[in-house]
Amino acid sequence: MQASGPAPGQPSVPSATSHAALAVVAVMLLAALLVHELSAYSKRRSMPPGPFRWPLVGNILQVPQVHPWLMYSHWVRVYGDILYLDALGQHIIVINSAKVARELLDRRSSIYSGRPHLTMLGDLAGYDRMLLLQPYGDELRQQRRLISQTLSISTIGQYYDIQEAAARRLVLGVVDDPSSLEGQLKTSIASIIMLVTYGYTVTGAEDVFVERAIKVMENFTLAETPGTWLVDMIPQLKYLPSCMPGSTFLNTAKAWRKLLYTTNRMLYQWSKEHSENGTARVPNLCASILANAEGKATLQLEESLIWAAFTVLLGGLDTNIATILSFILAMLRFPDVQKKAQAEIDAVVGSERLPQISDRPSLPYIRSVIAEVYRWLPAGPLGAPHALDEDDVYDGVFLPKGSIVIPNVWHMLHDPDVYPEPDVFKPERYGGSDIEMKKVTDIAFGFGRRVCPGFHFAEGTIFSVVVTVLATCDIVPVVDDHGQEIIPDIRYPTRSVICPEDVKCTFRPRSGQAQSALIDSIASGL
Ligand code: HEM
Repeated sequence: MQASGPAPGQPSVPSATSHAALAVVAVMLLAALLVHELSAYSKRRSMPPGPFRWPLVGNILQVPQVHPWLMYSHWVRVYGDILYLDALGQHIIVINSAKVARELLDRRSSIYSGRPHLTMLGDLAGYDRMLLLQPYGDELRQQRRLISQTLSISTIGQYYDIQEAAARRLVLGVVDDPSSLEGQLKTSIASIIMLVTYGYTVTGAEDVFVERAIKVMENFTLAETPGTWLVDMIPQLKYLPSCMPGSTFLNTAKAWRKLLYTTNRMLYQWSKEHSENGTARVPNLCASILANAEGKATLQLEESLIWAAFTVLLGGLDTNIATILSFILAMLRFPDVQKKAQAEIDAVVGSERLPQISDRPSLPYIRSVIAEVYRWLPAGPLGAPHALDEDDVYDGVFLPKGSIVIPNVWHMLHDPDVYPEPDVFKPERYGGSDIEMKKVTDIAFGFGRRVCPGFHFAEGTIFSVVVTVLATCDIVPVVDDHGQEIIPDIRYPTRSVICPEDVKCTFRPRSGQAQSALIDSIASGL
């Protein structure tokens, strides 16, 4: 048999058959490329509308840096309820209506429950172990289970006395020293959460655990601020040797990580030891979980508990502080609402005793005031971003896997078609209906499988502060050197949790009896 192919020493001459084969392969490759491009093009075309995308950089220059929720709300008129932005190739989907948020984040929560990956905050500063930043998966479910065992609606009542006592101490403290409002509020909220989570009693404004926790919170805020860290745009920078010029962010992140890891372990260890020897307040979250494990807690369970407990602390601090300052701001700017709220408390609770959290069902106007605070200045105007884990199609538009999905809570709660005169603080808009109020909390506390697990706990804290201050004091503006009242403006920095700035006021006791009731209650340890 004769061997095929060229004779030795002769150049290879392609036959007609191999020419044809090459041509077929080339055509197939071209066709595949064309199909890929066409499909990518048609996907791009069918993505949600949004501002014009520039080649390479996309919308990076248009992504608003200051109060982005306002610009997203403005864009609703142009692009509608769902809008698309491309930030250097990162898909961003902004949801501007409760209806779309319900459909995607609630009903399709099996694919919309991830969190975006943040290099500075997560990989470098170490916050990625916290429940808040966990991707959707087993560890997230485990940590959420640990929290809900202790802070569910059926167990939360065991902490009411802590919340009421802290509210009374806070109000009396501000009566004594109005300039200390913000500092006292931080200490007060931290003391509630630390007792409930670790059984730890805060010793005062200079408490070492409170100082550390607040520092960890501040570092979190700095690390997560969009546009601050180049490494979030170019993640490879995290591999820079730390001696290189321009790598100071690596040392910053290292210091933040150390503070985070030492603080959460110190608190956990304190709780474990002192709950065992009877010197911590029980029940508390850590002690209850360890007691349930009956001495067989695995290292993995303890690790999850360390992070879950610490997320409760960080998740509750800023959000509660911001909400209470927003309430005070509203009372200063809308004094008629304050009077009406006080009249309801006087009629229902009277002046013979201090109000309690158990009075909540009988105080619909107070419940409406609180719902209106959540709506008027939502602590998280953009909620927390979700990440989309699979390609999806909604209402004919294509939503690509890996998108960051931002619920524009601000617009959902300020849409004039849903809430006429949205900037006016008007608890009457709910007509006393808890169903209407729930429409607000269903948005302000997040969506789907990532909904805030601290909702019932927060409700108790906020209610006890609001009802205690209104029952016992008038919230009045401070006056300037000419005796003119200073009504604070509505100002807050751009953050994921927005806290109004410069809320200065006085808590003026409504009667000597009210002030004495506060003093007596604190003296008797109630
Ligand atoms: C007024 C007070 C509060 C507000 C407005 C608030 C709001 C929110 C929002 C909007 C989210 C994001 C939900 C989402 O991803 O869709 C969230 C998550 C979270 N909140 Fe709250 N929260 C408050 C208080 C608390 C408290 C007191 C705790 C303590 C238990 C807490 C713990 C958490 C945790 C652990 C998460 C992360 C959930 C997850 O990623 O799966 N929050 N909160």
